[in-house]
Amino acid sequence: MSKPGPSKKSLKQLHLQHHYADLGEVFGTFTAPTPIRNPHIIHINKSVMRLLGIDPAEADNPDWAQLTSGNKLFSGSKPFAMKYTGHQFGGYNPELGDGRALLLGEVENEGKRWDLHLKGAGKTPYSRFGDGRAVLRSTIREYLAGEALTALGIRSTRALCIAGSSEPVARETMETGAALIRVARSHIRFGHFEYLFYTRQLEAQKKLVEFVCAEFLPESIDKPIQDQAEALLRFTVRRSAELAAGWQSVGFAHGVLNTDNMSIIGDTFDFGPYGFLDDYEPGFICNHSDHTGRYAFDAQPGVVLWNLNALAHAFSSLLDTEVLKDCLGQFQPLLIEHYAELMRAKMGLAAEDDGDQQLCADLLQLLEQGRVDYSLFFRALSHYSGERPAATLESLVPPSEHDALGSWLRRYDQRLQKETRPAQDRSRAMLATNPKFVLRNYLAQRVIEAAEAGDYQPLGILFDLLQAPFAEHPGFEAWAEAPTDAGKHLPISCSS
Ligand SMILES: Nc1ncnc2c1ncn2[C@@H]1O[C@H](COP(=O)(O)OP(=O)(O)OP(=O)(O)O)[C@@H](O)[C@H]1O
Repeated sequence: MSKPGPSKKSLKQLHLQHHYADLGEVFGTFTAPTPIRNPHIIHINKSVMRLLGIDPAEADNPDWAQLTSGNKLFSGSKPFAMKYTGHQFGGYNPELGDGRALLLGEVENEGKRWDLHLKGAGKTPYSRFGDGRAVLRSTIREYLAGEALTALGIRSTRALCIAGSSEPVARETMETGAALIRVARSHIRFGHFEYLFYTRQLEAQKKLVEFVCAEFLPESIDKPIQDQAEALLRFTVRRSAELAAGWQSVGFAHGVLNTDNMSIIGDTFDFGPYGFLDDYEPGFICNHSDHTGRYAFDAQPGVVLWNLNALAHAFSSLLDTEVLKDCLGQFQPLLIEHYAELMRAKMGLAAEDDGDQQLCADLLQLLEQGRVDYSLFFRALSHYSGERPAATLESLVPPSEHDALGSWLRRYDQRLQKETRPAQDRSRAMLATNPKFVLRNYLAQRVIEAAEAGDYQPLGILFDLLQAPFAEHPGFEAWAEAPTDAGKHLPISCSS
């Protein structure tokens, strides 16, 4: 008997569930979206449609514009604003919650449940002074970043589609209003647990632990609540360590690592003023409101651990201090192990050797001193072979660092001799690890400006490149080229 193929539902057949919203009124408020004016679809993500079991042929269905703008609801949808709190820049803020987004419901496909979350859906009880809206610029940035990270193998929320509108939205300047449907296996943040802890709602907190465990740690569901809470905390610590290691390895700076932006399942969550490194600059601060560098690139692992401490504190109603400490103690070894593994892969080292971490640290120091482009260097290293001259690598490094590069390459050559994998296979593996295309800020800015002028084609081109970042795409190299060095370092706008 042949296996049934993947599900291909039409939009009409898509029926949303609402396990989260049904947990009770403590967890949020049912809220109807406020539709945006004259909506039109700007881009739709066929990969995410497949993930949800929707037939990609449905991409042309005119209903998408209505569904993404809140004018129409998916079958079964019961839009719900989730309540959470969180630590922002180190201070506790009890007033948070979905202020401009709504959990529309959940889609089940191939045994997995996916949340659909409409961002830019209008005011909710948690909007405070906000207008409940999202703008095209930040919506496109979120849409692209989720895809870029996913393609690089880093856990992230993604988006199903973006709708534009004729509605102006006031930020630092007047901008174009837009909305996006975010898709993730869970929208539960560290801040969900902090909210229940600080408002002393212990029974609800237990319910939330059980809810997450039932979905992600099914082996723990028959166990006592303390065991479930411990399993969940260990799971989040592990996932967060993997996430931080992943960001550091690809040169991604999140920019606003508040605990309300930390996913309990370790997805990259909430894309604001993020940035991918151009030159290797460990202290890179992509968020211009981050005056102390709290969320600088090289501060990320430490701040993720800080956030895990805040989460562990919220779990202190369920777990003893010793258990909490033990869970948090897992973070650093997991981070180091995972980062070392990812960097070995970037250097093309299949086997493990004692000197690898030092070799990597010395390379990073060289890249920092020479202000060398991080992604270009590793891509060029993927083509390097000891027998061929290192001309491409030299062209990326300033003359002042050529001697240092030469001596590093001699050590690298010696290290490669210990590898049993043929050079060709190593190069192939490195080219599938070190991307040809990363989401540089000037690229995002270029497609945003085109979209703001009504041209969505560049967005489509960049989207396709980011979904396949390891391929060469020869026709698009010139398109993706930085116009000038100054253009490469465009400032990142912070308001969203
Ligand atoms: N324009 C707005 N109107 C109402 N609330 C807003 C607005 N912008 C942000 N908020 C709320 O302020 C808080 C912090 O915002 P932040 O920018 O971190 O999140 P976000 O991008 O709005 O949403 P998410 O974290 O779901 O991606 C959140 O509670 C958010 O809902």
